[in-house]
Amino acid sequence: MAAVCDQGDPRVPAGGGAVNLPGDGGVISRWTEHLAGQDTVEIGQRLPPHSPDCAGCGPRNPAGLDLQVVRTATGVEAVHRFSDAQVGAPGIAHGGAVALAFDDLFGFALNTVGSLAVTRSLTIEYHAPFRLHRPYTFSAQVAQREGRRLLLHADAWDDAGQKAGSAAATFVVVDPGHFAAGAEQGMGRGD
Ligand SMILES: CCCCCCCC(=O)SCCNC(=O)CCNC(=O)[C@H](O)C(C)(C)COP(=O)(O)OP(=O)(O)OC[C@H]1O[C@@H](n2cnc3c(N)ncnc32)[C@H](O)[C@@H]1OP(=O)(O)O
Repeated sequence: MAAVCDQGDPRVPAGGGAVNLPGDGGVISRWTEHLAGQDTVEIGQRLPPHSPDCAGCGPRNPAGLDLQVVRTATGVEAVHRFSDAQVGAPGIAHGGAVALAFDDLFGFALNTVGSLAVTRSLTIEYHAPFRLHRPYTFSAQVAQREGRRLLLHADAWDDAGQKAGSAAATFVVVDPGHFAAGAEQGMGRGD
């Protein structure tokens, strides 16, 4: 397996705070500051949400998962219970909601390598139904870097230790300007 990414990707400005996209509420500049290691999160500590309104982790999004993610020695981890709002078949979380959890967790795994990147492909293996209201432990890490491509892997286990799902993704490193068009249209309410 190739080496995991080095810190300080050239696409992430060293002075992350200098990034200023009108209308983004400071979200992108906070990401870049964070990814540039200007507010280091220790192993075992919680990582800040991508934004207050993020569908995966934003505490202000009533339709979101409100994932709470901690840094681990090898990547990131979240314990999550799907709610009635994420139901698919009776009593079972919708597969799209499970994919959202994996994708968002991958977004947090970027913190371990210091690169701003977006999902290019995402593959989920559903090993068993994700039951509503039951705790699942999601764990993700960046496995490999090939040029601009980051290859990520994640697993999710139920509270009996059975694997319920796994995911693989390719993220592609981008510069902050990638988000400019969306920011102009307003990314959430900002703060
Ligand atoms: C801080 C982050 C928060 C994260 C929140 C959770 C994650 C998200 O929700 S991200 C949002 C969803 N994703 C998106 O919106 C992305 C939409 N897609 C895009 O914008 C573009 O396709 C983008 C930027 C990914 C790539 O476009 P572009 O810059 O033109 O790159 P492109 O030349 O096509 O490919 C770049 C590299 O990736 C490779 N690549 C492309 N697709 C794949 C693939 N499916 N598998 C493997 N490699 C691939 C290419 O071969 C190329 O490699 P190399 O540089 O070695 O030649």
